[in-house]
Amino acid sequence: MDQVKSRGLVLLGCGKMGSAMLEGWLSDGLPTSSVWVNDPYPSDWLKSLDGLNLNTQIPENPAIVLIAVKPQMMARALPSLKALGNGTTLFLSVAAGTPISAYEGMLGDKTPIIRAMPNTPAAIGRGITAICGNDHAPDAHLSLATALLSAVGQVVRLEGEHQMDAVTAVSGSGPAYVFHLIEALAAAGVRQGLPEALALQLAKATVGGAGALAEAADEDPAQLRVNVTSPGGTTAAALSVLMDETTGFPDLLARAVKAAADRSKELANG
Ligand SMILES: NC(=O)c1ccc[n+]([C@@H]2O[C@H](COP(=O)([O-])OP(=O)(O)OC[C@H]3O[C@@H](n4cnc5c(N)ncnc54)[C@H](OP(=O)(O)O)[C@@H]3O)[C@@H](O)[C@H]2O)c1
Ligand code: PRO
Repeated sequence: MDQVKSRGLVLLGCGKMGSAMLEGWLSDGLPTSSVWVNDPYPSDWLKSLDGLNLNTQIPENPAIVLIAVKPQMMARALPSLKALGNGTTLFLSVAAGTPISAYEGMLGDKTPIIRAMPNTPAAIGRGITAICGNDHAPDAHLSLATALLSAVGQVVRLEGEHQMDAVTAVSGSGPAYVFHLIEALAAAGVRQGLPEALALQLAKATVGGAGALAEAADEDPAQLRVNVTSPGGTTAAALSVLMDETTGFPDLLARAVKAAADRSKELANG
């Protein structure tokens, strides 16, 4: 992390994901003066950060360039950084779909590149990021990326890039599924007569608490589910709907995750 502080971190694109990660790094102690953000329409939050290098000349040899533009913008955004390719600057891309070979093509095939898939709970240090690198990103680079990303949550190393579409579909997009679960649970509570604010409070605390318990407990999620389910009780009545083989969660989520993974593959093909 000393390297990042002294040589600098450049963010190419700083929308929802870039900002979530930057928020986590700043609250972990990274000084704004070590960060260069290149984004044509920076948010008010970015503009409010004292000492941040916003849309100014980037350093000659930054430790890391974080690529956080949409995959569709890549071909337009990346050529501006070509001079840093084939050097010691590590390119860390969080873009869905875009394969390592595409960066090698745009930046030079000796460029150290790590592909990462984070998620937005990074903003509160509770993200999870999966990473894999090319042959020019040796262990030192993987360690540097791991150190940086650990500041915003857990980090897992993948066996290879072939796992990235599935990871994107599970943990990259996953927070959106969970937020939708909260919305749907609250709406269902309202249909049962609860006021909206109370239903939302109950739904958020239930999902947050259950997620924390699932991470902290020694028992697996299946046993934790059983622990809630009194024989012949209310949970069993609900689970008979949710666990239905054809209309329940397992099939619905399998189809949703497949749709996301398929889209990730499509993005890889431009
Ligand atoms: N959001 C997530 O949960 C999540 C999770 C994992 C990975 N990702 C990946 O993260 C990347 C960004 O996603 P996002 O959701 O953060 O999208 P986003 O909010 O649209 O952020 C992208 C940012 O890049 C800016 N930009 C566009 N063209 C640029 C250029 N030429 N140079 C510099 N900046 C440019 C955009 O500005 P304008 O808005 O003005 O166009 C925007 O601020 C994507 O590749 C996505 O696959 C996102
Ligand atoms: N957000 C990005 C998308 O929706 C990638 C994972 C989460 O494409």
